[in-house]
Amino acid sequence: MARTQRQQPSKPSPAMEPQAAGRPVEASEDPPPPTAKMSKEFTYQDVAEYNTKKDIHVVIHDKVYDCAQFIDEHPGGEEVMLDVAGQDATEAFEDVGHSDEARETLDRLLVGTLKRQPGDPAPKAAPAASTSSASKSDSTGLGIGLYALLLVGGVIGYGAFQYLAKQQEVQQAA
Ligand code: HEM
Repeated sequence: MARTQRQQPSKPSPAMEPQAAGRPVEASEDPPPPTAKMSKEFTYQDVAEYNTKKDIHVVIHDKVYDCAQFIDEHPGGEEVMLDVAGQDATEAFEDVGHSDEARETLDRLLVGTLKRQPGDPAPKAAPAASTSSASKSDSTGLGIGLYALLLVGGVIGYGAFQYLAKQQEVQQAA
């Protein structure tokens, strides 16, 4: 007998449609994977189109964020965000030293990932953790090296002074 029609699991749920509406051109037939918003890929050119207050996307650490709903709430003001609208805002975002709370807000705004293409500009700032710890340990290493050098120099100087003093004593005694 005829099978009763079931809901197609591959059909996008209405909740996802607003996301799909803003999509540039391609891939309208790809069913969105269940894992979400996050899976959409943007090129730099795609992101660059979202450069107005009402339609603003930014790239931070190769992820794409839709800040249209957030820009009015941004404690740092809308100006700074408009400065990086449609661009890579990694450096601007990290330079401010945003809090963990700010990073949690980012999670809410995530709409996809950046698909880097040959010829695209390199990321403005390398992922925070690894570089900063590397440079930190570098500078610590230099600091310790400097102290060690001063210490060794001091010890040698003191030894030389003692030696000369002894020599003089011997000469005077003779
Ligand atoms: C979508 C990306 C962004 C989010 C979610 C965000 C979120 C926040 C939050 C929650 C704060 C309050 C302080 C804190 O918790 O750290 C803040 C402050 C600030 N943000 Fe952002 N921000 C974003 C992008 C940017 C960008 C691109 C800039 C560019 C320079 C910027 C500049 C600032 C400044 C200057 C403050 C300090 C405001 C003050 O303390 O007076 N933010 N941001």
